[in-house]
Amino acid sequence: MVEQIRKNFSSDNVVPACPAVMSALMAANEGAAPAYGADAWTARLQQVAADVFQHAVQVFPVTTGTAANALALAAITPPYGAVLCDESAHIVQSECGAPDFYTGGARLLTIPSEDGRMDPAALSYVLDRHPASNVQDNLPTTLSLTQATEWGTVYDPARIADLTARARARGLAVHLDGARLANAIVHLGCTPAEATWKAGIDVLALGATKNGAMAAEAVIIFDPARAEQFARRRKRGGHGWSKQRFLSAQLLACLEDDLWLNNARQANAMAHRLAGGLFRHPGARLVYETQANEIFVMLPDRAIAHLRAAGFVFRDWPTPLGVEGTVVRLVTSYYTRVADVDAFLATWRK
Ligand SMILES: Cc1ncc(COP(=O)(O)O)c(C=O)c1O
Ligand SMILES: C[C@@H](O)[C@H](N)C(=O)O
Repeated sequence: MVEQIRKNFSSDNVVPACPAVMSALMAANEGAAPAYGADAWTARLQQVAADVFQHAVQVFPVTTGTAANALALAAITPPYGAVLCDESAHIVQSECGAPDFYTGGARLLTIPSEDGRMDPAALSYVLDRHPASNVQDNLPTTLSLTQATEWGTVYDPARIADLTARARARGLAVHLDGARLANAIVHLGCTPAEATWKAGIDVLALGATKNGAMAAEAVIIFDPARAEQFARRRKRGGHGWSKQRFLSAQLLACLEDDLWLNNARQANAMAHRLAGGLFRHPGARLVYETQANEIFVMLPDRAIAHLRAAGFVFRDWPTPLGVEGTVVRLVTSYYTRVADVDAFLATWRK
């Protein structure tokens, strides 16, 4: 079984929870604790998150990234609203309409991009064509960005600040899908504050599951006005855990002592090693620069078949417009070792 997981590059969703998280869960499993978020771990999580992000925050643990995104969007988007997002956004492509459902029918208005990173000029172009005065149209109320993006690219904070400034100038609130935010922060070498509220983010869906947690994500709200009734919204959506201490214990393990950033550092380093090895092979063509822990690469069909016959697991990926050939996605994680990357590359070279 261990041998198989070491060959699985399909997603950071497939790896085990890291030992520190499992230890934190066992430590939290002692005795009784108040339910529904009134426990000591959830209380401490508020302060730890405020320290990490250097800002007063309200933290609402949930167990899936889809729930975090959909509930966060519902908190800032009315049913008649529109969420402007990249055409590749997870909230559009992989959440089965949860954002539409939880917002009560708001429209996800997609904007094309070359690499998953929204162009500020494109945002302004779309905003100009959906004026607030047109009551026959959904009202643009929300900008949603993903950092790191679904194509494994990373916005620099200046680009995010430009996007959020244009959005806020039109009265939009800003959501960040941070399923792989730690990977972006490590790549940028910036602080969590610079990657979020200082760049104009109002509500963050912070991912931990892909980065070492068993099942824990957090909606982190920087603007208290947008936190009103969120606990009720979460409960109504069926995501209010009775034994919330077990979610908060995972998030505390990740945020305390920079485990989340150290895990992301390992994931990114392994992705860079793998991308570097692939770059040196004439048959491989990297579709995007590898900036986080996901690699999108075009490989010859023969090589793909050879790797899979050797037991390596990875996903074919929808080929970007204008790109000919077969694109695959390779994902590394905190669990990926140098030996795993080198085994992939050695097999590839045969
Ligand atoms: C960019 C992004 N956002 C959100 C999620 C959360 O999805 P899930 O509901 O599967 O936890 C994922 C899942 O891997 C993702 O890749
Ligand atoms: C849905 C799938 O894309 C998942 N979010 C992943 O990154 O593996």
